[in-house]
Amino acid sequence: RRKTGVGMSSIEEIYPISRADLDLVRAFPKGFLWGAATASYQIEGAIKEDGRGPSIWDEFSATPGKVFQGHTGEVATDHYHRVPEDIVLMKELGLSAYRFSIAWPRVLPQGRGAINAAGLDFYERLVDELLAHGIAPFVTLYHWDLPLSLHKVGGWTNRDTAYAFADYADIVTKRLGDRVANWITLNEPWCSAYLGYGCGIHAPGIQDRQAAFVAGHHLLLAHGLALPRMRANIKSVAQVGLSLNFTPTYASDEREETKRDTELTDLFVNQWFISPIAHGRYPEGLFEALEVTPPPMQDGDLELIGAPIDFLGVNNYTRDVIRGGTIPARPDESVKVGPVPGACYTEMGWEIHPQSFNELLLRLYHEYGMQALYITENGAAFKDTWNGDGVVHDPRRIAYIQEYLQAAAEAVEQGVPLRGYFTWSLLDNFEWAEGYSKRFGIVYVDYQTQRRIIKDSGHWYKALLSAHRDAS
Ligand SMILES: OC[C@@H]1[C@@H](O)[C@H](O)[C@@H](O)c2[nH]c(CCc3ccccc3)c[n+]21
Repeated sequence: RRKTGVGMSSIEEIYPISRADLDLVRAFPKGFLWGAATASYQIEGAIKEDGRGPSIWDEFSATPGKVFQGHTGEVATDHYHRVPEDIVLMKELGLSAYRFSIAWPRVLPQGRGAINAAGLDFYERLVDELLAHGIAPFVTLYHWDLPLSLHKVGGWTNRDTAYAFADYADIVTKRLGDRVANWITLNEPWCSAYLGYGCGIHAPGIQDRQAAFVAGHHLLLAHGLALPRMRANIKSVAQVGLSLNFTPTYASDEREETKRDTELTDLFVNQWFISPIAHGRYPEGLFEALEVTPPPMQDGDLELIGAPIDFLGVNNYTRDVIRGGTIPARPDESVKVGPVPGACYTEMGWEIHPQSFNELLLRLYHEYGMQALYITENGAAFKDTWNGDGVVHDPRRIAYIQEYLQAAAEAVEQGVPLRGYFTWSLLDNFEWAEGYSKRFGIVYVDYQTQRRIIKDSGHWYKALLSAHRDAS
């Protein structure tokens, strides 16, 4: 469309959104938080700077064969040296909140003991800069970068690590509890436990199902031990939660064995962590289905773990369609079918299925009684290409977010207490075992120059957030 006048933005720049998008944002209440999410190891770089200690991901990504083409988080998006410009970018996008994680090894290089002042100072400056720009910090305390020294004495399979985490949470909330009102203890303990200790595709790369359940229990215990310590240091209006990943499971046919395998997979993928958090107990049949023995627990553990949280962070991207075998498949080896006729997939091979997102939100509200939910991660990787100027066309990411927000809007209309949405991710970044080969950002990163280029989805998101502000 033509320019609207000299020096003015074009209509398209102001409103690259549709009439349907305008109706979409009206479904979300006034005060609904719109954000983007990142994580320390995926964006910071500077892994040896200012006293940061090594993490299990430093060691794992440097181990040949573990990460795509040997990529590491050594530089990542160099965010450690680019905080002011990246916050200007968040402001430009109109974010009302920003979810990021604190690297435990920056604060406590040995995981416990001596505090690295430069590490805490970095996060204090980051928080103050966000607040100065009117952006609410959502701080994740643990997004997988465990201090290597704790791994050397068992990592999450060692119960002491849970106590070390509570001490770390105490230190951070003592310093930032007066300014940060939204805290997430753990990001996706399922991934830390199962991908790290069960199948070993993530750090520390251990393949031992029994260890995965012991680690899972200590991660939950870490959350439970940290809660009261954090509450003592933060303001009464502040809120604490954790982010869990969910992949809704669907039966591919009506056979009994398919229904059985689908239910067992749901136990393993979706109920393992939310059940102790919401109901103070592990889901019935979980350990038997995985052929593991219950992890060692002490009296009081499940009460600590099941203590009330102020919100649940929901990370969802896709669903799994399951086909049953004649004998029960162990749920970590259940048969996932694909491609589903007529379905669309992202670069991760994840089916785009907003309906399952809607059903997940309803389930978390009705079955687990969550009184407040934030979508702390949702987004998509597509083959984004940049032609060297200021433009990156990513129509499929816009469509993905539109469809998932539509599903979220329906959940809000159905009474789900959804308080905010963080798209994954603000920036293209280090995508764990996939390295830099997968781009999730609404902002493109040219890793040769570290230049940031707002993608079409970023311009669209900005217009959507602006329309929501106008409509509220
Ligand atoms: O893969 C995209 C993002 C990661 O970059 C985040 O660090 C992490 O929190 C995160 N979790 C998920 C979903 C969890 C999942 C694990 C395994 C298989 C499918 C989904 C997707 N993501």
